[in-house]
Amino acid sequence: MDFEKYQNLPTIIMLREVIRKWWQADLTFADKHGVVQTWQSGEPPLPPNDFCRLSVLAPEGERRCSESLRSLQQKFKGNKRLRQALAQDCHLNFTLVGVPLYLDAEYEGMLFVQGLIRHPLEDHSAQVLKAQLRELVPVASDLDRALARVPVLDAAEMGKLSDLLELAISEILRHEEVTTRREEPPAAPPPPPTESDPFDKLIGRSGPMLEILKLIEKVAQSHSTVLINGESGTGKELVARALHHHGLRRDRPFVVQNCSAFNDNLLESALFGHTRGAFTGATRDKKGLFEVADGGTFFLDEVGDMSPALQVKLLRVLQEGTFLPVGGTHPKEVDVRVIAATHKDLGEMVKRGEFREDLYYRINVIRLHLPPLRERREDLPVLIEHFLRKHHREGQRARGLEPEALPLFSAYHWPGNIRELENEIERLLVLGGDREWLPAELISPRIRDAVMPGELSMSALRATGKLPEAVEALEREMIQRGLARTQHNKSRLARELGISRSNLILKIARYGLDRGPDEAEEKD
Ligand SMILES: Nc1ncnc2c1ncn2[C@@H]1O[C@H](COP(=O)(O)OP(=O)(O)OP(=O)(O)O)[C@@H](O)[C@H]1O
Repeated sequence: MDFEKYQNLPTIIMLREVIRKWWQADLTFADKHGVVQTWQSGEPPLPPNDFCRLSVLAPEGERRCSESLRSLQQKFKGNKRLRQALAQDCHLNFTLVGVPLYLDAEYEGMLFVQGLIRHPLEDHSAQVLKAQLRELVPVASDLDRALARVPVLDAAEMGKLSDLLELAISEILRHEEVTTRREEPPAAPPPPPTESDPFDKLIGRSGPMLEILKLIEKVAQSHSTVLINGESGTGKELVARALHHHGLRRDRPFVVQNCSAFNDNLLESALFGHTRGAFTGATRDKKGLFEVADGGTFFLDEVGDMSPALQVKLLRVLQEGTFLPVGGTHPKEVDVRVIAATHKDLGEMVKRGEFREDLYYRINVIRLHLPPLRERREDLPVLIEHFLRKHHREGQRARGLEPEALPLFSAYHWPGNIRELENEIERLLVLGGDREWLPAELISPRIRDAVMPGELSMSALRATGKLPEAVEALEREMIQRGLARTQHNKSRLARELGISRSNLILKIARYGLDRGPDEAEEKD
């Protein structure tokens, strides 16, 4: 079975990206023997979340993780008719979802995503989970933070994920069918995803954003270290990916590690690896992420949270390209481009003695500042359009926001920046059902309350413009909200609004607020 050929199928590349973006999880393949296959990086995929990463640091954790995978495979092997996605819990009670791959009725392995939870954990379950992890990795700390990052998928999202996995399998089968029919060697693999892929696109037309795009083009080709500064959700990781995909290392790994996710010991071991016997439970040598990233790019997020001891080690990698694994005596060599990011002011930290000055100057070779969304509101319309397209589902009619919605978005201060905007648009698309234009009333109460305290009427947004249009907009708004409030009880709403029922029905039709032919008639 030629896994390499499948991993380069455009749909598989796209699905990997979608799963990573939506749920911060990795689409992975295990062959029929349960061996997890490598992606283009030449390395096994990284465990999906910080919690799993911590767990596999311990040999026992790694063994149990493989055991959980094998157990799902046994279910597929035991029932050849089972072709759809199946979920099961792993040793840490995370959910693992897999779909089997059969070629010519032969079981070839499974595509899977692991490290998910189905409901936000209650206190007790969280305590149990943390205790389980501490049993495996006694030095583990900061577990609350790691736990907060574990992706939670409700039933609807689990369904969506299963659909995507099944789609990936059908894509592989379709590819097999076409290549066998043609009886010719498979086409050359397409290039790896670039920043021009729909799910990896940097959008923006504002002055600051155009400057950043220009700078990315310029610096992508160099090997210099880059420091990206900006609030959470402003696109630091996306910019780092764009630098990597545009640069000379695009065919090599892109590795990400958040420095605030682990305590010092674990971060050191994750970054630099450890040797056998370095600490209790280290029964064999383990590669660190710097080695995994060799030849490629390493995105070190929240670099301002690194301890002084690790800052020294990082400086050595940057200056000499060498490091010592935990417990090691022989330095290892790597060639890695480091892109560091932080929301902190490292210059101020240097002044306070919290960040090494020499390291600061070493990583601050090229600096990119990503301004918060509230300082580049001109980008809102294009970003909204981009996210509407990105999260649009097949068969959905949504074409855009109703005109009243944009002023609310423009007035909001966006503390969560582009991530918050993206989540909001995705939410609107889900709530909008089969509406063509998404109304302002569906916008999250959080945003509406911040912008229109106490539910000010829409007229507040229309201080200028033609009076008849403003009156119409208000009338439409009142009827729309009234219909939602009374669950489409037109007699009651007509009474509340002080107009006749027939007049209300005419206005509903005029504004296109009908629920359609199957609309249930209301009781009074
Ligand atoms: N200019 C942009 N165009 C399109 N999407 C964007 C842009 N900037 C950010 N995004 C999207 O917003 C989300 C957050 O971006 P990203 O993770 O890169 O931010 P970040 O600054 O690294 O956040 P954090 O510091 O919290 O890790 C992602 O889904 C990303 O794709």
